[in-house]
Amino acid sequence: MATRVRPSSKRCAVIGGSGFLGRHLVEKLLDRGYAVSVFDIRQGYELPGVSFHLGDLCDKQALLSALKDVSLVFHCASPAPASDDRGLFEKVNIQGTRTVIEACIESGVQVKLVLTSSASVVFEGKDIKNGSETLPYAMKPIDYYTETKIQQEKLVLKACDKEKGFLTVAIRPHGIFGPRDPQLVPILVDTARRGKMKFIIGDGTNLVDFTFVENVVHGHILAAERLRPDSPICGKAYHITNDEPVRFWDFMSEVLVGLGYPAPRYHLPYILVYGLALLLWLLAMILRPLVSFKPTFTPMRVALAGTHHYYSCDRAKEDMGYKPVVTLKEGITRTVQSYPHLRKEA
Ligand SMILES: NC(=O)C1=CN([C@@H]2O[C@H](COP(=O)(O)OP(=O)(O)OC[C@H]3O[C@@H](n4cnc5c(N)ncnc54)[C@H](OP(=O)(O)O)[C@@H]3O)[C@@H](O)[C@H]2O)C=CC1
Ligand SMILES: CC(C)=CCC[C@@H](C)[C@H]1CC[C@H]2C3=C(CC[C@]12C)[C@@]1(C)CCC(=O)C[C@@H]1CC3
Repeated sequence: MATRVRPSSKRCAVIGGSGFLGRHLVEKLLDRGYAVSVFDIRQGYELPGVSFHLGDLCDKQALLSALKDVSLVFHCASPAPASDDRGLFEKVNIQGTRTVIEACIESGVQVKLVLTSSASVVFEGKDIKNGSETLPYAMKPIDYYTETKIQQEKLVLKACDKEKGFLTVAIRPHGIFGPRDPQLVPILVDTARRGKMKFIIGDGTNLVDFTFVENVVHGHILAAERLRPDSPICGKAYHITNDEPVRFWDFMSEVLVGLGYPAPRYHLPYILVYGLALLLWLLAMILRPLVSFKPTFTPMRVALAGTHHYYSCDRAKEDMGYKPVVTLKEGITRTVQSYPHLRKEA
């Protein structure tokens, strides 16, 4: 591991730094000589060079104390998409992001804010092939999570003000995976263990982006270090992917087989599965006051599993010199090795 030097001029804050992406970002920032203040509602770990500030990002006073002496802020906090809680998404992703912007502006003369957005802000459940950042925001977002990620990105990009010395940029990753990911691999394995990973939705040829977490981190750090008043990236959004679109079902199969589970084999028509998922979702909503059940195959997951959704990262290559640092194959190998406890027992 590289030696960790911490000049005080390189202090930054990571809001959501206890989470999956946040922690990988913190580790890389430490390697690059930054001192890091993490702001989160929970403390996920301890590391030398990291100070933790616990609180809700909707609380400006709590944020202000974490942003003291900080001129670079990463905002990668969000409720988990699976929570499906409209009120919570609105509170954290919209009101909370307004508070983050106000706190950044109040905390210093020159502050840079790097937001973790999502490529899903343009996804409506229909095919996107090599989509660029010129695509319009989704008019009909697939869920509340995406709806509030759109509002959040708009707020952050609009707040960019070179005269006031407040510079912003949004990174749009897609399908992040890697060691310690709490959703993709664990949900996949849980579904396989319950015997529900036998079917391929659609013909299985749909291409998607899965992005290894270290590439996402690399995109964030490049953006932060290139964010200057004279740079073309101010106030813009950037797709960060592995630049290797893969068949959704090949990716899933490789992870499953790597962990000792059989790959899905039987095909089901997309429209049939989507219709069933929609029915189940409606039923779950209607019955919510009486019984609580969470269907595995939500309409959102079926749409993601059965359509093309991959994005061009040419803009990031041109404006920030972005290039993935870990290939998809290497990323899958490292991910599979990192989950010994999820392997199928012989
Ligand atoms: N994972 C993916 O595939 C993708 C993720 N993204 C975006 O990347 C970012 C990071 O995602 P990921 O690392 O997967 O998510 P995680 O849930 O692992 O991390 C988010 C962190 O933010 C914390 N948090 C939630 N609400 C608040 C709050 N009100 N105040 C302070 N902290 C809070 C969470 O705490 P707790 O765990 O207790 O809720 C968690 O520690 C998010 O913005 C997400 O939208 C974008 C594209 C794809
Ligand atoms: C069909 C099935 C049960 C697949 C299991 C894997 C899924 C849990 C993932 C496949 C694509 C993933 C994905 C996200 C979450 C996890 C998956 C649905 C996001 C919705 C996470 C947040 C984003 O911003 C976009 C992601 C797109 C891909």
